[in-house]
Amino acid sequence: MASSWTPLHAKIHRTLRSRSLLPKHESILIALSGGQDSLCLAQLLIDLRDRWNWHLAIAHCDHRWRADSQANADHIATLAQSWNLPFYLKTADSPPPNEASAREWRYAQLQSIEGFHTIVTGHTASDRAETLLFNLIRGSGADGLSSLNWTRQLTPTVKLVRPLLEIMRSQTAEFCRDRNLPIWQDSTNNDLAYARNRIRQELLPSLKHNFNAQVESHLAQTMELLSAEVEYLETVASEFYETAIDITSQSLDRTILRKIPLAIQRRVIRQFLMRSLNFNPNFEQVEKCVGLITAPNRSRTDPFIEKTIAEVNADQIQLKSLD
Ligand SMILES: Nc1ncnc2c1ncn2[C@@H]1O[C@H](COP(=O)(O)OP(=O)(O)OP(=O)(O)O)[C@@H](O)[C@H]1O
Repeated sequence: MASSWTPLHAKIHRTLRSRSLLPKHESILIALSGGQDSLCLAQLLIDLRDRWNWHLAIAHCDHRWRADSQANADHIATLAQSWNLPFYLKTADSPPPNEASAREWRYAQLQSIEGFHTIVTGHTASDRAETLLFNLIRGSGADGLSSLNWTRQLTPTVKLVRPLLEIMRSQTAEFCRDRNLPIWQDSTNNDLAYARNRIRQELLPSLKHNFNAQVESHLAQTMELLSAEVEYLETVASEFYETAIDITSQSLDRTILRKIPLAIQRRVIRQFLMRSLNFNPNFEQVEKCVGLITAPNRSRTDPFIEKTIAEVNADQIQLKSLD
């Protein structure tokens, strides 16, 4: 192992330790697409395994999207065998209709594999830069701009960890080249019909060339800063939510909300709508409900879902069904 120890190993080792991302003796499921990022991640974790006493396994999800998807799955199975690691393959009954449902299906499959409390993916700093631009263009708040975090709780017992968030895609490519790792080229990565591919292949190179050579790492850093701030704001908002909410009457106390800054009011209202109605409100819906904090008695919003509205009832903002 000593001969293959590189600055990248040292960096990941330090990151894992300082951020307490992957505990010693943990059973870790590596989500492997076959692309350079997850391949690099798998090899790094294998190289570091003895220092951390991890139990590693590989999982691949075949969406059956491309003609070569079965060949891709076979390729990964062979790789897992050569690494001497357990391999789990999940194959879709029918190809998911779009990216979002593919992702949802993929995470559900990964979570369903028993014996693992930790799943790791190969998301990189470059993914962070692209995601930030993608969401900025769509008009996102700080939450969307910081959506790729180091960890995310998938279920009460299963955590997603992204150890490569400080590594650029150019570094994972170099690592795979140096180690002769057999990258599976995903043909859809070159399809410019996808906005994300245009960001990667057109927008970022243009920003790099015309504005700042370091744009990719600067954007990734911005996301890192925003993530910490969003986490803090969400915690503060949760505390106010807990004091303002009356669960039985599904209402919020306006006198508490009036005393807090607009940024926190918006977050409390969003948490209120998400938790009570189990849906993700858009900007306008949140703003209308925020307006009720100071509105006259009996003011109300438009229906959110299933004819449910929010209405001012004296000092309360109350959810009410119009049926
Ligand atoms: N088919 C797959 N099987 C297993 N793991 C996968 C698969 N596709 C992607 N992954 C994992 O997810 C990581 C990110 O992949 P990619 O950027 O293509 O997905 P994404 O849909 O943008 O990700 P996410 O939905 O998690 O933000 C990969 O590095 C890999 O770890």
